[in-house]
Amino acid sequence: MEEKTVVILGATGSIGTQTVDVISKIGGFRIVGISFGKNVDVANRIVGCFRVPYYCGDGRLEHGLRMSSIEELLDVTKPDVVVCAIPGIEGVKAAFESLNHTKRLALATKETLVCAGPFFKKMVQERGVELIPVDSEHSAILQLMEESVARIILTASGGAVRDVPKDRIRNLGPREVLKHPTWRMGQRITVDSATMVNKLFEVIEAHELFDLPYENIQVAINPSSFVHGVVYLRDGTVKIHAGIPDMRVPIAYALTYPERKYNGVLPDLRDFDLRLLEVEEDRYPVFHYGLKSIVNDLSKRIALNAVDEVVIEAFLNERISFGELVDTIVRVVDNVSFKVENLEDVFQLDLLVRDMARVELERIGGRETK
Ligand SMILES: NC(=O)C1=CN([C@@H]2O[C@H](COP(=O)(O)OP(=O)(O)OC[C@H]3O[C@@H](n4cnc5c(N)ncnc54)[C@H](OP(=O)(O)O)[C@@H]3O)[C@@H](O)[C@H]2O)C=CC1
Ligand SMILES: CC(=O)[C@@H](O)[C@H](O)COP(=O)(O)O
Ligand SMILES: [Mn+2]
Repeated sequence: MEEKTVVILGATGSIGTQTVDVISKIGGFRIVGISFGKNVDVANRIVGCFRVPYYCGDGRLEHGLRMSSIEELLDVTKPDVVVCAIPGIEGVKAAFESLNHTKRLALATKETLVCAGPFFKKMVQERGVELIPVDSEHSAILQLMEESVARIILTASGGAVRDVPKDRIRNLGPREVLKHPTWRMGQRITVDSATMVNKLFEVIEAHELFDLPYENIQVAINPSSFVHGVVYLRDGTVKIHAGIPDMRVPIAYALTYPERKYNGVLPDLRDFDLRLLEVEEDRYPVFHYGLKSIVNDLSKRIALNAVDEVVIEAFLNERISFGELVDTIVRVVDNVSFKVENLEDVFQLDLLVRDMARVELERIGGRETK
């Protein structure tokens, strides 16, 4: 059987490197292009080991032909599958670009559906692209989905703040917040797990992907991340998708859907952890704020993503505390009022909110006292 060609956008990151690993294990796929940001060492290793002919990134590699942009990379390679795993608004742009050059998009960049869901879905339809989620919970729901769904539960780990006494949370630093209890991921999504902005984004992602009303999407904490998703059917049946937390499983599924080719680890039934715990409002204020105030308003969704990216960078550089990060997100998003009518508006608003976030960071001037 002929191999399918794949381009991995964000190949040097957590999802990107795990995609390379999956492809090396399952066979049937050939990497014809990668994009990366600054990590020349890892990019060199991938291009060298897998004889990747084309790449695009911030630096020249020892092998392969350098393309000047993701657009050129995709145009030259025209791959069967694109795996889009660049975080943030740059990832959103890459996901849109992918739709012009492939028939299957394995989408990790959930920000695409958060910032531009309606525009993106329209273009997916127009281009006839197969959109398969890589996000573990959405991969789980896709596998459980059927006609008579009454509601779903998305599970969360609770992130690094889950077991921290509440009066200590505001003063946590990057080292503590980057200690995710169950997953090893990029820095932005790991901080987003702690604020549960990640889960807020995933609620929007599920709403957009599965056309479910928000009132039918619940969130609960499963501390081990063993349960990935739950679907209630109208006849009372409950379907649970579970397994050890390993992103290579949903990545492989997005590549081979509807088949399964990946040989994963079979969990011991004695390790089953089916606990579903409440998401406390005073531990995760941004999550609850977002559910109440942003999910139905595209401009606020774009705003939250933009300010979140800016404040996370400031937090990781130890310019602001975790408490200030949370406060700034809410303050900036509250002040946004903008009518988003098309895709250009999405990127214009994104820039505007980044400026607002920077002004706010200047105003607060950095860390609150411990
Ligand atoms: N990690 C996970 O388990 C999961 C991640 N996701 C989503 O997948 C996406 C990727 O996450 P993750 O892999 O953790 O992120 P990482 O930070 O680990 O990797 C990001 C990748 O994107 C590249 N990149 C970053 N910024 C830019 C930019 N401005 N231009 C071009 N390339 C860039 C990086 O390049 P370099 O490192 O070379 O600079 C790297 O290859 C996110 O949207 C995240 O929400 C979803 C579910 C699970
Ligand atoms: C692996 C994955 O899909 C992440 O999006 C994960 O959900 C993050 O962990 P949290 O559940 O802590 O947000
Ligand atoms: Mn997820």
